[in-house]
Amino acid sequence: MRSATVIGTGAIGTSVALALTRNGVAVHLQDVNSTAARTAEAMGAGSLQTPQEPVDLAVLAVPPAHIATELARVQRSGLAHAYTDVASVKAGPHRDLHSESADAASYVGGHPLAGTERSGPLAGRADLFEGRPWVLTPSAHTEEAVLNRALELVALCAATPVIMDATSHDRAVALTSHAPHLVSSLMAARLGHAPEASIRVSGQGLRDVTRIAAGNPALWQDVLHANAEAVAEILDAYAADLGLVIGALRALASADPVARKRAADDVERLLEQGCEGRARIEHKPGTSLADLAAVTVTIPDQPNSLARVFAAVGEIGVNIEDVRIEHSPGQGQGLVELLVRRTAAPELSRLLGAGGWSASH
Ligand SMILES: NC(=O)c1ccc[n+]([C@@H]2O[C@H](COP(=O)([O-])OP(=O)(O)OC[C@H]3O[C@@H](n4cnc5c(N)ncnc54)[C@H](O)[C@@H]3O)[C@@H](O)[C@H]2O)c1
Ligand SMILES: O=C(O)C(=O)C[C@]1(C(=O)O)C=C[C@@H](O)C=C1
Repeated sequence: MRSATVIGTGAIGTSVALALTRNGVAVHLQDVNSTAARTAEAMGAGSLQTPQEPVDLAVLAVPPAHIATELARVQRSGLAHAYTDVASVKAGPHRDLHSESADAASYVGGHPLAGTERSGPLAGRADLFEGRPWVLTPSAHTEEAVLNRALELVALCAATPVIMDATSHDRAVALTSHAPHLVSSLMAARLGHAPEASIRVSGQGLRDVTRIAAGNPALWQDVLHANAEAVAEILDAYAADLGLVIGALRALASADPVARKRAADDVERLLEQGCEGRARIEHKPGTSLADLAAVTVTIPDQPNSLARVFAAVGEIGVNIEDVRIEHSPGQGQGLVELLVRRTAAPELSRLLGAGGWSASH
């Protein structure tokens, strides 16, 4: 791919543009918000100049409800040879192609399963999609060359392509993305009127559970509107489990030992099912959470501490599969949780300890 235009230079569009630019593609940027477009340009994501000839690929990174209209508009102007998008829902935009008289042959739907709760170009990162699934939803009309061009985009962003039909995609992400967003929002909403004394004793667990609740409400409203039925189905099942666990928690205080035992079993089963479900989210091909163990290192709040601990792990020769940091500004020290292969954890912990770090696993 030699040239591309990204339409919508928010968090995702700017990330795509940065990844393509880094790979030597000449990227052109468009946004209805000129500040967003200028910011993306200043970040090195591409140029605001109109391309002189059709680009190889146009990537629409605007909210889902605008995809079909924007697609028809840019197709009419002959902007590109091939078109794709990154919207979080696929069946709606596919359906709207017809009413907007968009050309289905030169378009393939797309959705990278990577993102951020932040909006706008400043949240863009060239490495956002690395190692993440990127769904492509070719229709019966999509030309092979167009699908191939989108596959090239996925490869340049270092993501992993997954081909699905639009409806199966929407059903799948109802479970893996859209319902989780609402669950996070529901929990975060409990905090709105909570006493300050309770908020003050929040740790990393609450931050993990509520991070995505900070996402742009307008964008999520659009996404949920387009996938409402499938999300409602997941939440129906969730509500049934929730009812069960609430009943069990109340029964734990019951005077009846049989009811107490049954309730304890119900709670235990649910917690175990949670661990099993969580273990199914693979970190990278061939590595599930069950294969990983955490080594926790205390780091002082001093310049270069994180870099030094990473360098120490590198010298020991252990690969860090994932990392979590628990730290608040003003705290004298932080905790870094290094997720490494389970088999490597004891030795890593020992060697870090020998090197002067306070480490445990
Ligand atoms: N945020 C995520 O985590 C995430 C992840 C994967 C995919 N997506 C999808 O990516 C798309 C963009 O999301 P985002 O998070 O980057 O949002 P964002 O709010 O950061 O950016 C959207 C940008 O689109 C621009 N825009 C809106 N309408 C436009 C139009 N008609 N023409 C040109 N520009 C227009 C806005 O001005 C804004 O700059 C959405 O379809 C979303 O569903 C989001
Ligand atoms: O990591 C996040 O912030 C996200 O919410 C990203 C996330 C998700 O994983 O659910 C959200 C919506 C997108 O369509 C794709 C990815």
